[in-house]
Amino acid sequence: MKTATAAKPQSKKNETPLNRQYNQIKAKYPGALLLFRVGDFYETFGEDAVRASKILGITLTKRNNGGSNEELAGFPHHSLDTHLPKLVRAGERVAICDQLEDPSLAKGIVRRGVTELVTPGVSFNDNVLDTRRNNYLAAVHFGKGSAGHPEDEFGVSFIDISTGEFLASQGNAAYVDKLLQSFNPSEVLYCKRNRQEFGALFGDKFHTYTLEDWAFTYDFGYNFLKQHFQTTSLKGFGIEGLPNGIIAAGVILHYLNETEHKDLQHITRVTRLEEDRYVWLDRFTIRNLELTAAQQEGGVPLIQILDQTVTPMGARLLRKWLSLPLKEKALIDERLNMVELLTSDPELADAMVNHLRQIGDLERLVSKVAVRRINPRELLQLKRSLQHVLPIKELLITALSQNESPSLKKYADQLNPVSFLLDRIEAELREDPPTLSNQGGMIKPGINAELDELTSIAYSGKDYLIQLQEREVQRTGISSLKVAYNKVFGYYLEVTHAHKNRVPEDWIRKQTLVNAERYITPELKEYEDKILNAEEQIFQIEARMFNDMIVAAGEYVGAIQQNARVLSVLDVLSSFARVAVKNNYVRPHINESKVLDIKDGRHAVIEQQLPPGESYIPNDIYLDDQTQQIIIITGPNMAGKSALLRQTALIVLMAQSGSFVPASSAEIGLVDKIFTRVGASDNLSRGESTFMVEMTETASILNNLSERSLVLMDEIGRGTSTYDGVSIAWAITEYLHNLTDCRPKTLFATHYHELNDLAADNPRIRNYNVAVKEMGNKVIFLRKLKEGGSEHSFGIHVAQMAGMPAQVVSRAGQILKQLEASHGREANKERIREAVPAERELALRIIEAGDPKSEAIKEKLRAIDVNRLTPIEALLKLNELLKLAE
Ligand SMILES: Nc1ncnc2c1ncn2[C@@H]1O[C@H](COP(=O)(O)OP(=O)(O)OP(=O)(O)O)[C@@H](O)[C@H]1O
Repeated sequence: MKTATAAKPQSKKNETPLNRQYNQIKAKYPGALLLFRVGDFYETFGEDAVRASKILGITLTKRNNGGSNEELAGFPHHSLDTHLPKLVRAGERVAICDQLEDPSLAKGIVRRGVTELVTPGVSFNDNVLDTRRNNYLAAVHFGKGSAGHPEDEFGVSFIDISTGEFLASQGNAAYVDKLLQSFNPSEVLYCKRNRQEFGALFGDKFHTYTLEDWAFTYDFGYNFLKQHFQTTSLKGFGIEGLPNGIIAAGVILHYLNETEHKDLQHITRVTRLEEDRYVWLDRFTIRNLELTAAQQEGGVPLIQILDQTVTPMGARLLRKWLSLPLKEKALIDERLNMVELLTSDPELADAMVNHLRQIGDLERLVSKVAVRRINPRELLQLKRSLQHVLPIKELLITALSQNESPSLKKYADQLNPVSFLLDRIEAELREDPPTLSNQGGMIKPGINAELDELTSIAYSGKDYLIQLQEREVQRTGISSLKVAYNKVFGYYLEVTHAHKNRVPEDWIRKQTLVNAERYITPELKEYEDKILNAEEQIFQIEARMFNDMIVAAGEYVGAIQQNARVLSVLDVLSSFARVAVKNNYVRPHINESKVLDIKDGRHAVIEQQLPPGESYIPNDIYLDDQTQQIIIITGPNMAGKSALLRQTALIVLMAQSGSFVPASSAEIGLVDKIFTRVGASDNLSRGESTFMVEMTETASILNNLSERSLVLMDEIGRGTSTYDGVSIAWAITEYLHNLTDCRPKTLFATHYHELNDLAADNPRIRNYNVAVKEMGNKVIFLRKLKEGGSEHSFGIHVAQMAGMPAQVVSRAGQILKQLEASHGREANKERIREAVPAERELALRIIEAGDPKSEAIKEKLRAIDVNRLTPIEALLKLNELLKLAE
């Protein structure tokens, strides 16, 4: 966790007015690195200077400041754009202190003030932002549980001020943790008093900033939000019932205000992030399935395979969709329908992507319009992006004439070509505007008569002077006469002494040189004023007109934001379509059943990574809640067990995100939670997990199951001794099978073939193995999933393949034989079977074959017609049976 430390104010001894001003400003922004504008430089002092010089690689000097040697480091103001991102990326909060008045007009010391506090989570700067990722600022509020929910409830809120997205939610610590993992904010705010808990619950990888208690109150947050949105309540946003979420969202707005980000007109709504709309993926699953980030350097996450988006906003949306797969069939189908339409109509898909390619980051451009930070070149870019909205709308409408798709209609309706605004920008803004708006060169000719006249004066001034010179040569007959310019007199006419008696009366003499005289005329002076003023006026008029254009564009912020949303959806969907065609995916069929039936499933990432010539071996997976709820997959190391588990989860996730899937067919009964656990030893090398953690996390799975859960257990139990491991794995599997209220679909990969015996007594547990072929004492991986258990784990073969000395391999073989003989499979089977669960033991004792009492009980039991029994009768019968048993 990085928390910036405050640099000490400069020494008070012999304080100059500039020192005093610096100290006052510095004190207002504790924890921030202050860039203090002095003339053409941004200066840093003291500890700030030490940090800045280290991060930026700029020279650290010392100056004598009232007796103490104080550090100093600075850079020219025009390098701000290159230096600022480096500071922010290093986790610094940077207060930019500018001169607030023209130094030449200042009386005494120039007024200065902080114009922006740039922090990792709050930036509009293109150099700080990564275009393909959102830059979220988050706030977490540690709330207390209520009567109905004794568990602590947390409020959480996210904002990306570069795009205008603002979200709020609340839930338990695991939920907030999951969101923090998925959204990966650049900065997290929380209350000072929760310092210890924050790290313990959410880890220390985030840049954080703590705020005082008082900001974390309901009334404060509620009122702040109401005031921002200019509403009387928050009901319209659907967050009224989220008191902790409101507190977190309020803290975010408060923080933006404190960091001088007051232009937030583009934050037009706060959206409730609904916990129950998305598939629950816990932190471990997100990491283990490598959806958006690889676990190891050089690894390939799923998103890298699926991301063929052509706009930055599409790339950001895809990241979100993969982290938040849907649970609602209608919404998933809406996405899949569109992907299907695009895969079946390549012409439409191509035309659409060609337009999308030209659109760029409309979402961030429109945010800049809203906060009036857009520069002329970006406004031109905005126009060029928006010019593609109408053609895309038309494409959708044409497609609609051949295909009655409600999604096509919805997207077509939502796209707004904003023609009025486009026409205006088209008419007024030049095609080659500069980046700065205060130096003219932005507005086309023919729009403003005054501007045109001034431009012609400024730029045709030279011609005019040449004409004037020629006219005066004609009038006076002095052929050597010339018009010239200097700073003292401005424009003047120069004549050599030889011709001075031919100078007309109306010329005014200004200066006598050794061999020439200089004159001015009223006409020349009048023109000079015009030329010199013209440029100044041009800058002013153009700046005003540019500003008017931004104000006009500001009226369309809502419409453009909506365009950006629709276009990013279309971008992701057409990316899904292209990937589906390229990688040979099929449309999954989503339904409300509890069946998962994947034919020829493949691992979307591994299949792309195989060396040339090798192809991925597809496998079928069938799971349901009636006949095959749990599959125990055995097979040697390296056989492909983990790959099979992960590919199943990836296929479900891709499908519920709206993507086609790598399989020949896939029927997917909606899944609402995916849990993954990988045995401790797999993680030990990364220093992340111990057996204890594995068990805690497995416990949390068992306590949070639902009837639509998909559970993947990879080598659970292997972090401890074999007997402990088998026993725990056995008990967990039995538990999953015997739950009374739900039957979570489970894939259990294990080396313990003892677990194969579970299938005998538990009807919904099935054994499969990933086939290998033994050739002599070598193993060939067939990677095919076959029904049935497996006899050995081939660990020794793998050791041999890995180049273990022959002596070790053969000795291991001998020991294995001995162990199998003494504690072998058959012996274990007996022992496990002997360990009958306590409840069953009792039941068996009551009903023992041959015992007359038991026979009588059986008789009574058989006579009961369960379908006709009322609850009271059942109780009476039970009482009767109990009496018999006693
Ligand atoms: N179906 C497949 N087709 C082609 N290659 C595969 C397939 N499944 C797995 N592989 C390859 O085999 C490697 C090992 O697979 P995986 O890690 O799934 O084995 P495992 O059985 O889980 O091994 P261990 O028990 O040692 O963890 C993978 O990295 C992949 O390259």
